[in-house]
Amino acid sequence: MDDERTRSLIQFMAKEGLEPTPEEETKRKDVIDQLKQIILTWIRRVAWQRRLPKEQIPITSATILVYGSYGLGVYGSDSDIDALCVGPYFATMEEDFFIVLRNMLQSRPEISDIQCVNSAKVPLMRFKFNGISVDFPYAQLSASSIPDDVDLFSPYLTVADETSWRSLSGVMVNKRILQLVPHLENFQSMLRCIKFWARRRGVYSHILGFFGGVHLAILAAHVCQRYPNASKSALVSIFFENFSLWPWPKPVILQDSSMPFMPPDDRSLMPIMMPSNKFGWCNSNITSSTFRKIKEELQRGYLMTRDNGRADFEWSRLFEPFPYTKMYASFLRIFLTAPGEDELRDWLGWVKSRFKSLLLELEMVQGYCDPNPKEYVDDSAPGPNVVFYWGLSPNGCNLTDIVSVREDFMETLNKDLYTEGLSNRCKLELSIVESLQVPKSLQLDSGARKGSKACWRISDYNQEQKRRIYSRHLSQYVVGYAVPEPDYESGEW
Ligand SMILES: Nc1ncnc2c1ncn2[C@@H]1O[C@H](COP(=O)(O)OP(=O)(O)OP(=O)(O)O)[C@@H](O)[C@H]1O
Ligand SMILES: [Mg+2]
Ligand SMILES: [Mg+2]
Repeated sequence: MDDERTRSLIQFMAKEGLEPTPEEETKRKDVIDQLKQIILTWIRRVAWQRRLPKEQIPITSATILVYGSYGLGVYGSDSDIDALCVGPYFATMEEDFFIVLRNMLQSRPEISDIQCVNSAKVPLMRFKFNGISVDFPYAQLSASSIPDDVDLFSPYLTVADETSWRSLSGVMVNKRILQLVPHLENFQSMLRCIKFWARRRGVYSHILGFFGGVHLAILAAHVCQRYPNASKSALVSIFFENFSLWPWPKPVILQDSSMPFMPPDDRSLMPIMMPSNKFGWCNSNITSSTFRKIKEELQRGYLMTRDNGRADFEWSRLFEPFPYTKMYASFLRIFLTAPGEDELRDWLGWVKSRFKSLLLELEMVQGYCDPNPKEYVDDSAPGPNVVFYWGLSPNGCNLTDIVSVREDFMETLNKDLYTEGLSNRCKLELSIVESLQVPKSLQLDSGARKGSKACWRISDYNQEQKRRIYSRHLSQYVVGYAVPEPDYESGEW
């Protein structure tokens, strides 16, 4: 029976295209290879500018280390590439990475939509390389040259600063997970399934208080560690059993001898600890509503998979899209619009980074809210737009509540001086719609645009605010241009 279920699971995964095709793999590998070339040119340019001895310039190097779902080998067609740029002691983040390298990347035809998230806990650049999203943080080591096989676990590794440590943590956590799981292929296959399930059921979005990739990777690794001999299908069933019966807020901690004792995380409803020493707890935006939805979905998964002998079992039922319009009579419609696509992307990034406060407010007003992470486009509305539909509890808010919820949320959005300009040009409307009023063109399980992540984007319309940045080391040398940054904290980590 177990073999049969595993066979049908593998068939199902193939049918849904959960494994990348060889072309997709090659495309991503090319991105990494080309990025490596770019950063080699960059680091030599910086070495020259820093007046390093002539003979040292050709032998200095920087490298790229992949992590996230790409590093774990579980990426799907809509996953980004998470690539950490690791540079030597003389290449700084503020000047050489965010200005010199950004300008170099900007001049490449393959690269578009460059965004800088400078003030997040893990500062990063984000861009599209041949259409694939790349998250690109930076870590500075004390070495003069960084080989491709740099050993991040070496006791001799010295890191320039705390931010570099945080940036390295993603790679180290990934590497540790890969070391800790007993059967890599089974882990990867199970994690792909769980991520697909979470996306389909509307519980995959770190920013909206659901799971992010790292949370699911650790939960999957936890199951794999305890059941090293379980089949692929059994691992999926055990995942649901284990975590629907889990006595939250008991923390999920991998068996890892290098892990120090950590005081319990009493801030999160679902504490999940990262492996490897010193990285602590996974960040989470979970709220009481999203906690409830996650638990309900885990319970559903458990009920559907627990009976191994059920003849009428079909994997497709487990992965059915969450039927929002059947589940909720009314929705909060969040309508965002901007004069152009570029501004819409910035506006969307900014609003999304503040979504948690909207969610908390709605919970206060009406108890429960299910923030569907999908983004829709209303073709009948004029201008570029993005629409969200969040499920509301039956005794939902009335119109007056919505007016005050909007006012409070706009105040949150306007807290930053720089974005005030943005919110003058862009619009946000909140309204309550009945499920029957949801237009046909916006049927809730189709027509969604691919989710984009919250970020701040430096785009062409603020070119006029650019200022020259001179090198700290050669005062006459312009290293590039920068634009003013909002007081932005990425909602991601
Ligand atoms: N909340 C978080 N807490 C700690 N680390 C995080 C968090 N979110 C992201 N990271 C780090 O960034 C990496 C990449 O995150 P990302 O959001 O791209 O997810 P992912 O696992 O790559 O899944 P996806 O396929 O959706 O891209 C994670 O593997 C983790 O190292
Ligand atoms: Mg990723
Ligand atoms: Mg990412």
